Amino acid sequence: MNFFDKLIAAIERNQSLLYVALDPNCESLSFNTDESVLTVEQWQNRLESVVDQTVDVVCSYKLNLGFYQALGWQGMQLLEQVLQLIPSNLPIILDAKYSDLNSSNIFARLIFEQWKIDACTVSPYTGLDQLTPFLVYPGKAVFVLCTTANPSATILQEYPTSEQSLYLQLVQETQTWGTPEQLGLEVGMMADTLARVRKTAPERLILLEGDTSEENDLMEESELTPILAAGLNENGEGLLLPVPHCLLREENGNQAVTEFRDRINKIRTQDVQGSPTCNLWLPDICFLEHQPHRDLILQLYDIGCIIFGEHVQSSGEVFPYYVDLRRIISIPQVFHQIVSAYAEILEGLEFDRIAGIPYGSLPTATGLALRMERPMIFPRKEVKSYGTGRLIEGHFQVGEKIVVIDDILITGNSVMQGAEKLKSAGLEVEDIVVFIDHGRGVMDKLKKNGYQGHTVLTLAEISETLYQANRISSQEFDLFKESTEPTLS
Ligand SMILES: O=C(O)c1cc(=O)[nH]c(=O)n1[C@@H]1O[C@H](COP(=O)(O)O)[C@@H](O)[C@H]1O
Repeated sequence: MNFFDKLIAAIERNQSLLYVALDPNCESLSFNTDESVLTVEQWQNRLESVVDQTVDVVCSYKLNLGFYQALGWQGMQLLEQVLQLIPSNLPIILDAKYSDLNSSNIFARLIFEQWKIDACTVSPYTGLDQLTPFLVYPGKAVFVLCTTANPSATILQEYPTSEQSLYLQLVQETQTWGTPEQLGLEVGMMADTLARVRKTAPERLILLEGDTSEENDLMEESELTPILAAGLNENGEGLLLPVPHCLLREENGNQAVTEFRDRINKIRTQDVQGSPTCNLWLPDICFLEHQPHRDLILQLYDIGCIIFGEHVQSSGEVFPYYVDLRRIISIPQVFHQIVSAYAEILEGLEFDRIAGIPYGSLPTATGLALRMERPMIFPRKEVKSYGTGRLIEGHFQVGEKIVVIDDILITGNSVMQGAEKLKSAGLEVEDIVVFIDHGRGVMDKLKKNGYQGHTVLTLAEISETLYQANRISSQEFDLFKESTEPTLS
């Protein structure tokens, strides 16, 4: 099971957003000062008892590599033993803050393949190139270090100003580095910074981190409530909090952690019940009407595929926005998801070849042809007066059935012109698959012309999702609404 699904299942099963920092750290986990120098065997017993106390009340464990490294080669053995103590249905996060020009590849292989760790904290300063070795592992995740609460870090994190700070630019930049299932954010325990990160990235999972005393401060209502208000998403989720270590030193650690978990859940419930986006309540769990492509829609917006301002359309009309799906080719993670979404539709259709409408849909059609191992052709936009002078590029047999791929349907004219070219060469075209149906009755128009249209998304779904996620204002939402009303015949 991948990291994200394992985490969500554990959160639901144990009704908990808590993780335990499971480290051979004298300051946090030894019972008294006499025990401050424990042997590796004693540490193993101590960490095993922490797992036993918490296994049914937390959603994950976080291991800080530094504490294990500090014990030398025996520490590495301890780490491997501790990994075995954690049940396989609870995800493990390795806190390594890793990323290095030469060794990211081998480090990612060690932790994900050999140690079977589910997620790792990473440092963003070497850029996307050095995070890619972590991101290419299917089902694994990274948490990018954004902020810490160290006072001396403020001068860097909040450069040049606290409102337009470096860490917020980092949060924005990482929106295109990976999906919310693949990439979360690591944030220090400061309610104001946490709130800014949450506002900038409503869909991202946040790993809250602090030192032992900051963790213990969470026991105070006056610390806990603002942190939850700042870091939870609109569903009262999306935040992983550390178990304060003082609870693990209590005689009945399980009861102490359970009570703390219940306090958090009570605050979550109060916060979310006030939210108008929650449609249905069952005990402890809020079910939203989930838009299956929500994360993809938010990423499309974040990478600039939806632009506001007056734009002339191919039909000559002027809309107050433009949807530019051509950008997706430059962001492989998003492009990959888009091809998958088209493929889901194509899997239910019968066809001999895939045709893309130039130019915007040629990369997508190529991606689909490779993914589905089906041949591709395309109708030329303009016929060359030299060379072969072909109207259709690629090989085909007369009478074959073609599924046509396009990016967005507005009037439907460009896709139908492309389909007519294919038909004039003796091919059969019935199915047209697009990523966005602008609305306005264009699907009916296709039907009247003998085509069956299929779409991944409608513009109405996109605008609704962006509005719910606070990406667009109510005025921008209304602009979409007005221009998607049915007008075509
Ligand atoms: O030019 C457009 O009308 C247009 C507007 C827009 O917001 N996004 C967009 O991609 N387009 C282009 O318009 C084509 C579809 O327009 P119709 O032929 O009117 O359906 C798309 O394939 C794009 O080339």
